[in-house]
Amino acid sequence: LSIVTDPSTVASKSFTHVIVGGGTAGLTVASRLSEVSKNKILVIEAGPNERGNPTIDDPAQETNSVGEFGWFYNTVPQQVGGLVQTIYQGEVLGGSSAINGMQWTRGTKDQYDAFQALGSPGWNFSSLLTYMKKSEIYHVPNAEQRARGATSVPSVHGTQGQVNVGFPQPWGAWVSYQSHISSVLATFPDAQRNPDIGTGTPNGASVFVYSIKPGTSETPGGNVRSSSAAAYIYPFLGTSAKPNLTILVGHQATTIVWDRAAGKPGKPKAIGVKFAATPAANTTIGTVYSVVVQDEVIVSSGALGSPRFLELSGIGDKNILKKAGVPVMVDLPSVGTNLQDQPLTTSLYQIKPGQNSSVIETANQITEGSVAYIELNQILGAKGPAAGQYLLNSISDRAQAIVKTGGFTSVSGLKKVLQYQANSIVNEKAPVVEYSFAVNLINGTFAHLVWNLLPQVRGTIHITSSNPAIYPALDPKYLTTQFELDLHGNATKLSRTIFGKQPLASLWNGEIFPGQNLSTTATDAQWQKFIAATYTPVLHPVGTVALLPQEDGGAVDPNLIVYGTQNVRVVDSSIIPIQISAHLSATVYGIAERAADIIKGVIPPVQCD
Ligand SMILES: Cc1cc2nc3c(=O)[nH]c(=O)nc-3n(C[C@H](O)[C@H](O)[C@H](O)COP(=O)(O)OP(=O)(O)OC[C@H]3O[C@@H](n4cnc5c(N)ncnc54)[C@H](O)[C@@H]3O)c2cc1C
Repeated sequence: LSIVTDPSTVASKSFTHVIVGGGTAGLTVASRLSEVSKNKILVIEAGPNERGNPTIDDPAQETNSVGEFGWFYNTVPQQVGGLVQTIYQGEVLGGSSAINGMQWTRGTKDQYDAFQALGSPGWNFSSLLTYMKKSEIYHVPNAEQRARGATSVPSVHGTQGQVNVGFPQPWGAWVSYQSHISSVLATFPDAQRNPDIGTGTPNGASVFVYSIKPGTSETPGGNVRSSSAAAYIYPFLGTSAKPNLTILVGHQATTIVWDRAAGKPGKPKAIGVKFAATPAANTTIGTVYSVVVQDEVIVSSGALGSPRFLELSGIGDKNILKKAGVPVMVDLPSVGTNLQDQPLTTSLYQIKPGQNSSVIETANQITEGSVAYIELNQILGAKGPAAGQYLLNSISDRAQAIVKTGGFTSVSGLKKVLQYQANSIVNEKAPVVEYSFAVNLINGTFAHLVWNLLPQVRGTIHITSSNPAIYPALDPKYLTTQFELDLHGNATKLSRTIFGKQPLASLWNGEIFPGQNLSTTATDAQWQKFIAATYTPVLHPVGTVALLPQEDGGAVDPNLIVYGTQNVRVVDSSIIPIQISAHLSATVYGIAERAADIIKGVIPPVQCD
């Protein structure tokens, strides 16, 4: 296993598999494919290798890592609020798993079953749970952690995998986290304390478990982030393991090299990948190198990076490609559509001074510590059933409106998706709002991060130039339906109710935000105006190269092969067809583990032709 920075070490050489992006999914796939000795794998990663950098390893430094190692994807000015928003994504070995909040959660069973129900055999909760477990080294909470509120259902976790998952040790501020959970349950009387948010039923309130290696007597410094690099790559560095795996860092793959004539007629074959030193944003690229691909290209550049790379390589809507000056290889208009990120509003409260480390801690702190996953009727109360009926009854109108804006390519396909999603929300009680509670995210405060989990709109990301250094045009269309504004307005208002309930109420002594912006008698319209002016992205984009049948608006088949190509696969968060009620990394690892077994032939391919 080698990690190299000099392009000449790999240029013009031949590899069985070239993986574009050494992030969460890319390194998982790379590590697993390298278990087959006849494979010769190259990963091309745009960001640097930051092994041992405390900004990444120390969970307390999470917010710094985002600023230092992030792609900054700016949106077009958003229709709601008028602002340009920035969606950060990891640009470093390990990708977003190296800069994320480390919260380790899973969606509802029904949301994973959607993959199969919407036309992709083999992708369901049961099969994904097997692979989510395969990725984990789960540390069952010890007596001290249990005393501080940690609970778990060990049967839904794996212990033989690669990613360390556990509760912090040391672990401060647990009184605050438990108080938050109690106040959530006092606000929503039919919500439950959830013993483990990874069972397929995340509903209710719980403390977070994290992708960290908890501190032990051997690591007295405390908790260490377990990124995909730390989990799947670094343990093998400096050993004789995985001699067939090379990782080139600091280089951006620019395009696929194609052979139209090779192999199956009408389906171009990828025979190489071009790359260059990662350029500064919106400049130009320098010397371009290439490598030869024998078997396949695996695109794992993330939900914003993968559609961008595919379009630069000539896979996408022919009109968009022509306008950007990119020769069309495969006219596949679904690439870069179906984007779903979530909008977030933060409330802030001043912690009463003089508290000890069970309430507020400054060292070893992972700030977000407890979470609530709340259902539609719990947020909307008496207005819930009508809102549910609206979702179920407006499917055709909504599908047509979204397709008109370019957010999806097939009205009939989107109707199936929206039908599934509405049923999931109304009848299967999928959580629609997350409350994530943080201590000291901003010094001396409690922060409540409130977000809509399941967008009803679909956004877009498309290139505007053939220059790989130019960022694409990005439009997530946050909150552009009245349903979502109502939901988010109510959810944010209820954040204040939660903080007003005991025991949390006695731990703070001033509401900083919304504070004076909104009186206790503020109307729904005033709340909505407030969130429109203050929301920010959650940074959980999915769906831009969706796992769906092609005629229904999909871009990859059940083997994750891009439609119309012979040997280009996408493995990462972009294939998730519908947003889930969860943070994404645990799911992305499961997808990548399963994809690796498909590529290895352990799972027989689904016949698609
Ligand atoms: C700040 C932040 C906080 C988050 N918090 C949480 C959390 O607490 N819990 C959770 O579960 N999820 C969280 N997420 C989401 C989760 O981490 C991501 O959804 C997930 O890691 C995405 O995995 P991926 O493999 O799709 O993409 P990534 O992990 O982003 O990997 C893509 C990789 O491809 C590289 N790349 C892109 N284009 C190219 C190119 N052309 N050539 C070469 N390399 C390229 C990138 O540099 C990157 O390394 C967070 C995300 C962010 C950004």
